[in-house]
Amino acid sequence: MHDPVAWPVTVNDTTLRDGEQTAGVAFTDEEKLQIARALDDAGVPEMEVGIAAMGDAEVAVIRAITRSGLRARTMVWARMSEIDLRLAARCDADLVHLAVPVSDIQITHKLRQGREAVLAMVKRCVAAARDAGLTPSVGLEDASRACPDFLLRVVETAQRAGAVRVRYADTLGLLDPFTTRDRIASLRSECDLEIEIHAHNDLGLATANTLAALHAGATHASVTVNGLGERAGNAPLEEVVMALRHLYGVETGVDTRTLPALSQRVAGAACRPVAANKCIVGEAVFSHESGIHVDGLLKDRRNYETFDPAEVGREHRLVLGKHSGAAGVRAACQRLGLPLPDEAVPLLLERIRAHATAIKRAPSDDQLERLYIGVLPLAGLVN
Ligand SMILES: CC(=O)SCCNC(=O)CCNC(=O)[C@H](O)C(C)(C)COP(=O)(O)OP(=O)(O)OC[C@H]1O[C@@H](n2cnc3c(N)ncnc32)[C@H](O)[C@@H]1OP(=O)(O)O
Ligand SMILES: O=C(O)CCC(=O)C(=O)O
Repeated sequence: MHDPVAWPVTVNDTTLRDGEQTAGVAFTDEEKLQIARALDDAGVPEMEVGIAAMGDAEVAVIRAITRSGLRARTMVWARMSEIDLRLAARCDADLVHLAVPVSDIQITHKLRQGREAVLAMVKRCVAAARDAGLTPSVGLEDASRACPDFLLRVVETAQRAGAVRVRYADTLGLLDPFTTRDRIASLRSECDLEIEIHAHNDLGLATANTLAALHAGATHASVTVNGLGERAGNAPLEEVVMALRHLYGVETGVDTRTLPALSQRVAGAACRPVAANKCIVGEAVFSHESGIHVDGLLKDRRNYETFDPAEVGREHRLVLGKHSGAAGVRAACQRLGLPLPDEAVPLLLERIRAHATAIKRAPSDDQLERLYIGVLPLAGLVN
């Protein structure tokens, strides 16, 4: 185990906000409620449940979630504006998250404002949230492309105005873990607020960057089920939770046995099937075919086990195919009660390889039995 992350880590699941922003994804109200309940049942401690500025219908479903007696803390997303703040205030969420671009590119070319205007917005809106009795968190959109000195000024302004948290967003997924670690360590040394890392996966580094940020002192991590989210998505809940446990011995409170069901629920509601090889929750990630691996697993599971699949309510599956070896074939025949003399093993293996190459799947039990019956006469074992 490497250096432990020395402080409590809170995962903030944003499947219902950034996850739903995935192009083409739209949850019904009932699906949003069910996902919120399932996340809560799984022990997810915090969730970002929606965007109040989308209007009355969204405010209504956000309120239905925040008033449904969840154990999890809830967060509602808003732009850094009084109008959004008023709508967010109607949502009864535990945290109101006020987000503002902090990179010059976005300040100039999206907001069409200047840095001073951003600082003024933060001061005004965060203070207004406080005055309204809300608990404000501040989103630093595009933080990874921001001028570090200006970023700090925004953070200081947010802290002085009463924010409890800043969210460092790698909006375009441009960071690597080394830079993330440096950036968050520097922020950590300059402010006392909670720091949430919000990593996107455009270069496939969202989980790595999230872990690097937690190493460097971030207290919260934005995650989504299956990594759903804008473009290539966010850091997947299942990856961050399992990596924290297995790399650093850090528990997040999430019951990891619920992860596959959560994954299926979100994949179904999002109409985004999970790839078979998606780590932790993919259908095939505990299946083994290669002869050397199967032999090793049969001798002692620790030979080829990253973690016990039972942790996520699953088990190893041994399948036969083009890469099988004798141990795997013997085990499969034994499981089916088919006595397999040594001289028949190479013949059966040959048939299995040909079969798997032709149909590009493992043989079913029936198919294996037929292949088995076919080789016995060749091995001189039946007439
Ligand atoms: C990086 C992120 O994920 S940020 C979250 C993004 N999520 C979404 O956009 C999903 C939900 N969005 C929506 O429903 C709509 O875009 C709404 C309701 C928020 C706004 O809708 P509209 O008023 O029709 O504006 P539209 O979407 O065309 O443009 C966004 C406006 O917000 C402004 N804006 C964008 N981000 C921010 C911000 N963080 N703070 C303040 N203003 C902002 C833009 O400059 C633009 O303003 P302009 O029209 O004066 O130029
Ligand atoms: O809330 C924020 O500030 C982050 C918004 C976001 O989703 C992003 O920047 O990728």
